[in-house]
Amino acid sequence: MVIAPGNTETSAEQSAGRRSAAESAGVLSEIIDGVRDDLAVRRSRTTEAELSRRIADVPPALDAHAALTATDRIRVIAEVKRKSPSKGDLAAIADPAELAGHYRAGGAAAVSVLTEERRFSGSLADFDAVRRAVDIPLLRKDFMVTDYQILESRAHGADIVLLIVAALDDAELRGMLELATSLGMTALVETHTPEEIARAVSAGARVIGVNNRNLKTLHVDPGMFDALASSLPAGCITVAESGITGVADVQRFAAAGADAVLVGEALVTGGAPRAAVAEFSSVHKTGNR
Ligand SMILES: O=P(O)(O)OC[C@@H](O)[C@@H](O)c1c[nH]c2ccccc12
Repeated sequence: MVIAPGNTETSAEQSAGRRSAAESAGVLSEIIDGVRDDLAVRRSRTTEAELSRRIADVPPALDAHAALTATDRIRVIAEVKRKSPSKGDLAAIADPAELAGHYRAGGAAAVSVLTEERRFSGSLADFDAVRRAVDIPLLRKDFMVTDYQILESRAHGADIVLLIVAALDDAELRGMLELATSLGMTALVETHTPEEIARAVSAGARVIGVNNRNLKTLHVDPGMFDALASSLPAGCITVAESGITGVADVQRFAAAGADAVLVGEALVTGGAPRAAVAEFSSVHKTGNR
């Protein structure tokens, strides 16, 4: 068979494209490899049938939609975060429940608890401790790749789960979103590009986060939420995530139309989590998307 030069070039370009896509999947795919290994261990200990039995015994999920839209102020999702792949150790957090109590006292709409163990030093035990301590919506923050984790989240009393569009194909995204919704939970669907927003919307997302941090490279672009705000459909709840260092950032996201912000580092390293949550939660929603 004779291959026309044009075709050869195209296939070379395609394979280069595949290589660079695989390379740029970088940190995210490494984290997910570890998540899958840890998941296999938990699965061998607790069956899905057992999770379903536990789900029947936990109180129903709290209404996160209501919590995220309750006022004309920006709502804060305050995160329990010890460590991250981009920043290393952030804070020891000996008592996650106590920290969550400060967040609640400061007026947080919800608390996010990282449960990924290898890179973030989180755990489901942290999640359980926070669940026992606070009565506001809790987000289980992890890298969700199977339905098992959605069931597991509800069995531990989660009200919100994070679904990262970049980590899922369309069928997985839709299936996990539907499962979370059927269990009464809210899915926070995380995006980083206009294409991911379109995929989130077509999967049925109603709460959409824009992560200012690219999870493949860990680079933070504080302008990302603003740049993507016009792609976020009216009627969905919008969350600006990551890289918020102070109230000026919250004001900027509010002006760009965010309903809520998701903040970790600034709260765990700032020394005054309650006051910081209160300050951020006082910002008026000034934007109209
Ligand atoms: O610590 P920061 O920069 O305030 O970021 C918090 C939160 O947005 C970040 O932890 C995060 C957003 N999406 C994620 C997905 C997985 C792990 C972590 C995250």
